[in-house]
Amino acid sequence: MGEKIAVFDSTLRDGAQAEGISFSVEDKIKIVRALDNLGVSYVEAGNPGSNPKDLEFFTRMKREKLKHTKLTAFGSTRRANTLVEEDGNVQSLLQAVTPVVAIFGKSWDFHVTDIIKTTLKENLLMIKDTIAFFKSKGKEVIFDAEHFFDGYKSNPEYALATLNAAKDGGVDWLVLCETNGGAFPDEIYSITKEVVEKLSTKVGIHCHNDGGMAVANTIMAVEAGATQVQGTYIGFGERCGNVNLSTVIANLQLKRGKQCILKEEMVNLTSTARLVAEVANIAMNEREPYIGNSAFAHKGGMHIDGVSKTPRSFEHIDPRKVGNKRRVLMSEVSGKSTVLTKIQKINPSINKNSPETQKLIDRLKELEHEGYQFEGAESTFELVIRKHLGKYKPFFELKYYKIIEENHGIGENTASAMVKINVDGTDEMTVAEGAGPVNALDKALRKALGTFYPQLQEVHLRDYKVRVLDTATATAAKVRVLIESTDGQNLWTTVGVSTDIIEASWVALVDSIEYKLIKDIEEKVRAYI
Ligand SMILES: CC(=O)SCCNC(=O)CCNC(=O)[C@H](O)C(C)(C)COP(=O)(O)OP(=O)(O)OC[C@H]1O[C@@H](n2cnc3c(N)ncnc32)[C@H](O)[C@@H]1OP(=O)(O)O
Ligand SMILES: CC(=O)C(=O)O
Repeated sequence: MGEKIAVFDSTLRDGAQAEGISFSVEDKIKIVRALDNLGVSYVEAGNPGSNPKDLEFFTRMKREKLKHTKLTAFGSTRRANTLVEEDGNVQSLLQAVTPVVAIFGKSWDFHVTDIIKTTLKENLLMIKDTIAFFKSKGKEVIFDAEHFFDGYKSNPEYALATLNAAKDGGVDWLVLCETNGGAFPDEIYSITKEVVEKLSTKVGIHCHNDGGMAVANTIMAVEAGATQVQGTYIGFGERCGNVNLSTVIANLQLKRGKQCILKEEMVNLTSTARLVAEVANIAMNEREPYIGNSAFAHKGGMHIDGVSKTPRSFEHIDPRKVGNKRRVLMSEVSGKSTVLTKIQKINPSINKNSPETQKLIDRLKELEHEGYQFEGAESTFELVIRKHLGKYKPFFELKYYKIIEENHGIGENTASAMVKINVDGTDEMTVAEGAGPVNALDKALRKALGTFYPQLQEVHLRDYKVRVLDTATATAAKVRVLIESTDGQNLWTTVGVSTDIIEASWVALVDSIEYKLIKDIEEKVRAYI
């Protein structure tokens, strides 16, 4: 392994400054544990001077033993014209009892005079005093030089003086922050290089993504000598976000030979991203490099033909290295090779010239003509193949379902669903209420099946999309329902088509459940072998 790069994850601090994000104490603990498992060096998990929740989190964490990660509390320098010992923020940071503190301070002269409204000299003292205070308490101290690059461009002597003030206070790391996110990689490279050459202290980089340059900027800082990379795991943060650490880690470790996380944990890069998104309750950007669901999804027939012959023809890395997987998308632009990759997963002896391949292509086209679209619903297509090849056995038999919708005329609608199924000769009937008919149906079906297949409790719907296919026939139009499901680890999509939206949803729901149960059986068989 090459040079060690300390990964500093701020999902729980800068990430919590993103629009739409709010973590509970439990959420924070889950994310810290996941990042610790990966071997992330520092997790900046909150700002104890900001709110009581963060303080409570740090109190809970006193009992937690981390294997690889140093828990870090974040806060500002002391306020102007106060004693460091009497500063409320400094006191809160002490109460957090973390081995590491990250202290941010101003390094752009204009911010000193116009935002915190003090003198340039007092700001230098604020930085030095605060850092010296935490060093005297035995902490590892990181100085986040806020707006360092803008500050350097406006007044290089003063920006460097703020770093020297931190150094005089005994700081362990100088982190150069690209706070407004508008800088270019060449600027980042030359300024970081200058700092690395002038100061003997270890240097880190903290980039925001306002110009879409955060990954390039972070990599250039590392090329210039930075050995700590700050960011958030899947890139959410203030405004357009922070640098996406999952991209940075993969680029540095797989392409540049640096050691960012534990070598054996690289295969968990993707599942950790899913976990962070789940806990943060956001839909992940599926086009994200390395970890997105589309990162290794091939659609053009020629691309699919290429990867099926030699994967490196259209893939920059083997997706398994980051725990992701190749996906082959079915569509009108696919050929036999496309369908074959799917078929061979179920029956490897079938080839391009086998009659089953042609029959399945014909079936694909027939279903597409009926309104199905498999590009985003490979799981349903896998079930079509299984049914066609005789590799399918239903997990239950539907006796009936009934749905009752109530409209109370005051903007309040409720729905209840009754489902009766039979599994291996045993009937089960359940009733559930939901926010709408599909929600009620989903709940009732899961409840009924839960008796026989408890693992379905892990599954929930992540997305539900309806598309009207033939608008000319108005309310008699066909609809296509796409359901995206997850068990917290994997993501799969199923599709149903009908003139009845409930029926289309039912078909997609049943496929989702059957697909999960098939995958569980396959997993067990693999473990047994
Ligand atoms: C670049 C960054 O991301 S830095 C981190 C930014 N993160 C956050 O702001 C989230 C957490 N913040 C908070 O919870 C609140 O802002 C608090 C509790 C910290 C402060 O709240 P308040 O005291 O009500 O102040 P408010 O938020 O309105 O204004 C910020 C204050 O901090 C001061 N301040 C800003 N940066 C610094 C700094 N580097 N050093 C010292 N003081 C600073 C400002 O001058 C302002 O003080 P003033 O009210 O005396 O003018
Ligand atoms: C410290 C920090 O979050 C920033 O400068 O962007």
